Amino acid sequence: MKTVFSYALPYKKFIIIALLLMLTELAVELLQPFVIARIIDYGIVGGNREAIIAWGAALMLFALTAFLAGIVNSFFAAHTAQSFGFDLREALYRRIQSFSLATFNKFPASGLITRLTSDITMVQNVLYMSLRIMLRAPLLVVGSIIMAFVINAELAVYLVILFPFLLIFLVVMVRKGVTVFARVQKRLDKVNRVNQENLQAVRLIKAYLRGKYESSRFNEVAGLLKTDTVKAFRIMEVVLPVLMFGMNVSLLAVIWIGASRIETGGAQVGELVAIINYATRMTIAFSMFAFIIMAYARAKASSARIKEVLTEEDVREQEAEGTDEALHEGEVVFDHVSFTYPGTQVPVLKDVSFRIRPKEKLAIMGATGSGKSTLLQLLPRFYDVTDGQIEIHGRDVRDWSLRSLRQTIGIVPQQAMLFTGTISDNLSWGKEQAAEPELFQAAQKAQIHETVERFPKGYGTRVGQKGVNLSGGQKQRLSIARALVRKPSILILDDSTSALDVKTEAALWEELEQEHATMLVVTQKVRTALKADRILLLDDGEITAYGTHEELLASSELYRQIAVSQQEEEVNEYV
Ligand SMILES: Nc1ncnc2c1ncn2[C@@H]1O[C@H](COP(=O)(O)OP(=O)(O)OP(=O)(O)O)[C@@H](O)[C@H]1O
Repeated sequence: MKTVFSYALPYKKFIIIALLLMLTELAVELLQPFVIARIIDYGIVGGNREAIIAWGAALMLFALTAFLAGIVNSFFAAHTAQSFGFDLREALYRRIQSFSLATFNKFPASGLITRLTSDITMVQNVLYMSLRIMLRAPLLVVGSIIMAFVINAELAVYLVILFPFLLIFLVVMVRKGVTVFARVQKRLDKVNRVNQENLQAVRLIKAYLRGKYESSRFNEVAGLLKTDTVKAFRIMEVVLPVLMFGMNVSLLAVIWIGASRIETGGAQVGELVAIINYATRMTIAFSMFAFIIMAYARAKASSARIKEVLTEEDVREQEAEGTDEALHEGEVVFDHVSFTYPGTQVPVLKDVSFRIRPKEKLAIMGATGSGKSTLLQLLPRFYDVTDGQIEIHGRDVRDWSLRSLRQTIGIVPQQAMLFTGTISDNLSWGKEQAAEPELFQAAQKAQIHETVERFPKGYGTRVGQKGVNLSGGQKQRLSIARALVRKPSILILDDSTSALDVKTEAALWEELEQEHATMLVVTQKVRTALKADRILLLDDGEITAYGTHEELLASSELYRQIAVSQQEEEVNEYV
């Protein structure tokens, strides 16, 4: 598996150019004090005008070179870092999209959002800094030491005397930083999660007057984020003063010893000035360290989090495998199917067996939590059965490619979900090449065409995030129309007509009865189940009754009770 930074490899040419330019900048920077020493010792102290002009010109040329190299380096560094971030974000997004639901459920959505945004930004920034300053700072330190030794080895020794201690100190701080910043990113996940929940449930919060409670819940997680971030920054804040102190002590020693050596002829003024200059540059490089360590610690934590998703062993990698052909006949067979959700112990479906012939309609009823939605989710293989098998068109669903399996199934989920865009966009979402008449026809069948036509912009009407400007029933009907546009061989409706009035629902069923699709319909209403060829009654994951309405009335006490109670309710409505 690729590491996170291997996504930068396609830009290795740019990286090499940026690094070469950075080295140019570095070389110039290291040569400058050397040249200044020459100007002082040969030019000023030695009274040589030509030397001053010649070395002065060299100094100007170096400055110009450093300036140009810096600008071009910035350009390549920015281009590389941004392209790397884009590629990594795309790879991560594709990876998340390819997850099976079981794998998807392992990561909280807020954690995935943080990875796609803040975590990627962190590693992107670190790549940029690596190409600009991250390598330059340590190289500047090493280069300055070498140059100081070249100029005057005796004075240079005093410059590096505290070095081992400073290095050990740095390593300890980086380690601490990585741990604390990993925690900061986790806290950020939590803040995002609470934020997301609050924004989604804003109406509920207002209706239940829970604003204060939710604010305090948010404050609590935001407070923890603040505490850990402060802790992380505190670690980093110690780094700079300690490094500066160490460097200043060394500098003082150099000046002290240097002054006495000049008196005894052991050193020249220019040499001392150059070494002081190198020491100053080293101090600046060290001050960059604090910044770099912080970025590195955060990026390390972030890249581990990104890698966690990129290397996640998905249970369904074999996407492309299996027979890839159109499944026209929607015969469905459940053969002794049992199912337990991954990571749980209790089976949700137990030994479920039934057969639906092509074009037949099956209504699934049962108390809440009895496993109706779960049963439907096994068909498109959102999850795989734990025991037994499900066959479509005479073949185990696991032997079809996911593509052909899912293309043949139209799903209308329990909660209607619309995307930001026009009504047309939403209808053609499952079949991009659908022509307008196909959309109209599907909308007519779903009993929403006339409503849409009455909107001033008709099918061009924009629906907001999650379609907030539509009623629940309108959203449900658009959701049904979206599934119908695909002309599926198998149509799954998961309690998707609950918000419709009796008349509209009846008209919808008349249309659906004409559809050449095998249908599995979860419903709570006997009135709806009556339209099906057969009814399946689930109780705690087991089939307790299966047959036509009349058969169930005769054979199932539970079904009879449901039918009688609903009949009474409907009669009472009119009393
Ligand atoms: N992702 C999941 N992980 C673990 N358990 C789950 C998951 N989804 C549902 N369950 C459990 O499986 C059982 C059946 O849930 P399911 O949603 O299939 O019921 P249902 O009959 O469709 O209910 P409802 O009519 O309320 O929608 C419930 O006990 C539920 O807690």
